[in-house]
Amino acid sequence: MKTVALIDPGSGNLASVRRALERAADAPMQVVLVREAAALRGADAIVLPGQGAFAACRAGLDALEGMVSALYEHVLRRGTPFLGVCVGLQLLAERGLEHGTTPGLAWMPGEVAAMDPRAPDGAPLPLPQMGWNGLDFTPGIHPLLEGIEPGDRAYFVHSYAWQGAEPAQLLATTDYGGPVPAILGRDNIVGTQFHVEKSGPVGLRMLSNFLRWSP
Ligand SMILES: NC(=O)CC[C@H](N)C(=O)O
Repeated sequence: MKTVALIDPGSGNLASVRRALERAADAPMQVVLVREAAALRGADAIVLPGQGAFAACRAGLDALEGMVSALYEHVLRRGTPFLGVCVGLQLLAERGLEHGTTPGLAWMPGEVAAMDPRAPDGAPLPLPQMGWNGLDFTPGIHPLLEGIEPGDRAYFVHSYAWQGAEPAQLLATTDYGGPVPAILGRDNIVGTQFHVEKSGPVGLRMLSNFLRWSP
């Protein structure tokens, strides 16, 4: 049976991510809530959720002793499939600029900065971007998107977004006053800016794709 380690950085939304993973699984699987670095050993996949402010999520992760280096060991060195959700994706940037500058894990180039979305007439669009929005991507670009069509919608809640992504790592965008990064990834690492666990059948399909992924 597959074991999925769901890291608890103390920011909430764990229960909904857990439920969605359990619903998405098409083979027997156990989701283990992880607060101890040693518990990553033996995980077939690792999920890092995050909600709220960048700095608070980073502090929550740092409060789990040895977790950042265990993530480095399992994800970057051993290649365990990894999914970051919302701030769990944002934390992979070099830094976050929400209420001051906070270092990220720097697994992919870029920083997480305040959005400034504008309508065509220059009027500001509301923040956070809150609600369903379509995904733009090249079909076949990534196994996470198998069975998903460009234009399928996911559920977003955010005021900050990734900037300066390496083009090859930007797997999908959404349009909110211009293209906004929606999915980034490289190698065995992928993350969604949107709440994949709240994105209905589209989100469940992505989660089951993730659980079947062997990068
Ligand atoms: N959805 C949230 O919890 C917000 C995430 C992050 N603070 C952002 O605004 O981008």
